[in-house]
Amino acid sequence: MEVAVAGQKQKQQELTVACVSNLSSSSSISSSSSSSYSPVTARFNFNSGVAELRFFQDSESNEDLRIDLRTSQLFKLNSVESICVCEVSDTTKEKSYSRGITVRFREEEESRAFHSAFDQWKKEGVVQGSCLPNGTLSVGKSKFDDKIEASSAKMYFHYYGQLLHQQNMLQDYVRTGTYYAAVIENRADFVGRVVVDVGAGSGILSLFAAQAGAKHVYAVEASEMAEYARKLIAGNPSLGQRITVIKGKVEEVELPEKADILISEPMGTLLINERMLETYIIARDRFLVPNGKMFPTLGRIHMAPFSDEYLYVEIANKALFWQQQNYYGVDLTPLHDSACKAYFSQPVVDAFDPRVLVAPAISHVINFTSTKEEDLYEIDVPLKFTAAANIRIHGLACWFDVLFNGSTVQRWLTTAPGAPTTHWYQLRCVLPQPLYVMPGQEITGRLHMVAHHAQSYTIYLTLAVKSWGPGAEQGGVLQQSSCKFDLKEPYYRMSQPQAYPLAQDQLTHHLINTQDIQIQSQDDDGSDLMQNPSQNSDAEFH
Ligand SMILES: C[S@@+](CC[C@H](N)C(=O)[O-])C[C@H]1O[C@@H](n2cnc3c(N)ncnc32)[C@H](O)[C@@H]1O
Repeated sequence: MEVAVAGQKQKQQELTVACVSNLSSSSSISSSSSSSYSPVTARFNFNSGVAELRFFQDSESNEDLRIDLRTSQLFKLNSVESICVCEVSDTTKEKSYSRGITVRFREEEESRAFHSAFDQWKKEGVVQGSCLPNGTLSVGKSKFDDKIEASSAKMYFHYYGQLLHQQNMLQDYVRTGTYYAAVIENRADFVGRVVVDVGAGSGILSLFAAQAGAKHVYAVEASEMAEYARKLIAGNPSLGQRITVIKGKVEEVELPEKADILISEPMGTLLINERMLETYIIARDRFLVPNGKMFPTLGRIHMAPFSDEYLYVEIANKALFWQQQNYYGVDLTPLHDSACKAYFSQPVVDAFDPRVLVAPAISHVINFTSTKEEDLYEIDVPLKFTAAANIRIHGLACWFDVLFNGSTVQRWLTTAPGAPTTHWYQLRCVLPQPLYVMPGQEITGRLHMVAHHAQSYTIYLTLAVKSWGPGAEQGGVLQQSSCKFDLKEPYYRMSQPQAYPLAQDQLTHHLINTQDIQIQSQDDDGSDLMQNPSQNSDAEFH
């Protein structure tokens, strides 16, 4: 039975099913019996703007099952049985867990109708939240939900909801210490100001901002870590009274006032992994006053070709397993090429010796104060280097830094090779086909990074070497090598002993010193800030 209610939009839909039972308990709402048959009503409707599914027998009864369609999925077990997995909160609303509900149908047609209604209500159940109190969650489907797969988001916030992972970041003293210095040394930017901490995690940056004299800090955090942040902040009452923790996504929460300054740590591997920079930009557009400050202010991705025979052989050797022709009587070689491809598609995360770089780095600037969110969906960087040695190039090495453009002090947080190691390390894209270069030879190419729904990027890298020497004009491109990488699936190679010489030679210094980097900016706004990176005091700090 469908119940169309007044108004242009259908506000309610009712269907019947045979039986509904809770997987985690033996309770069921109804089942058919030989004596009396009483089917269960499944009602789809909006409750306070949220699409909801309610199962009941007697509409007046309280003994019903209510399901929030936003967090539910329906799977077909067979033609007359399905399972609905949904998230429920406990009575204190502090913890949420998954619940499975089995739904049985009398016939296949009933199942089909139910699935169709479920899908439609789930899709259309994205409604504008009405008159939201300040600092609470909006119920509408947000920009975040539109572009990020639910399963990815669930794992992501589960990860950040755990103290051990927050501790890992807090124990990166290069990171946390640089944030602390950047905030405290720039008190002038915080005193008496309203601050929003974008993705507050444990609340550490909110506490730093309060220490620097902020009038009020709104700490927005989507994961369960928000509860821990509340606890930490309550335990530091002199600062905590000026901090409000808001649990929810930056894209969805409403705040009572605009911020004078945003503070955030949205950087992932290669700066862009996790796609949290987009959240930071959205926070700017939603919460920041015009010309408000952002800490950090801009980020740069640095890139240089590298030569590392050991790394290349290590990766190539991983696929050797698949060259066995008699593995318990089975020939594995048909999968060798696929294995090779898979291993080379993993960007390598480790801390490498900067002497592996074979040309001065170039940079791509992302100015957080002016970049549009959409600019981060696809990042295209033309590459052009001049080889410094006669050597084999195995791929492209990348790292990043961010600038805190404070009114008093400009501070850089760098993840450069040779600088004190951070939990981001550096990243290298290894090409399956190395390229030979001579000193002075030009290396060109393209680094094309395309965002995907699992909060990361697909990376397409091409490097090419032109003919060189007498008669080069006729030669054109001599060698070219390309590869596709998934930034979400890196090879963490940190077990290698990292023995760096304390004194780097002149070449290395030239290759990685941020002051020498020729900015190949696609964002002109960044260049001014780049004029004086002399306050780059990571070295000072450690
Ligand atoms: C890299 S951690 C930084 C945590 C903390 N600010 C710090 O510096 O230690 C990023 C945090 O942002 C949160 N986060 C990511 N995306 C978010 C979003 N869209 N809305 C709210 N919080 C988000 C994550 O759950 C995580 O706790």
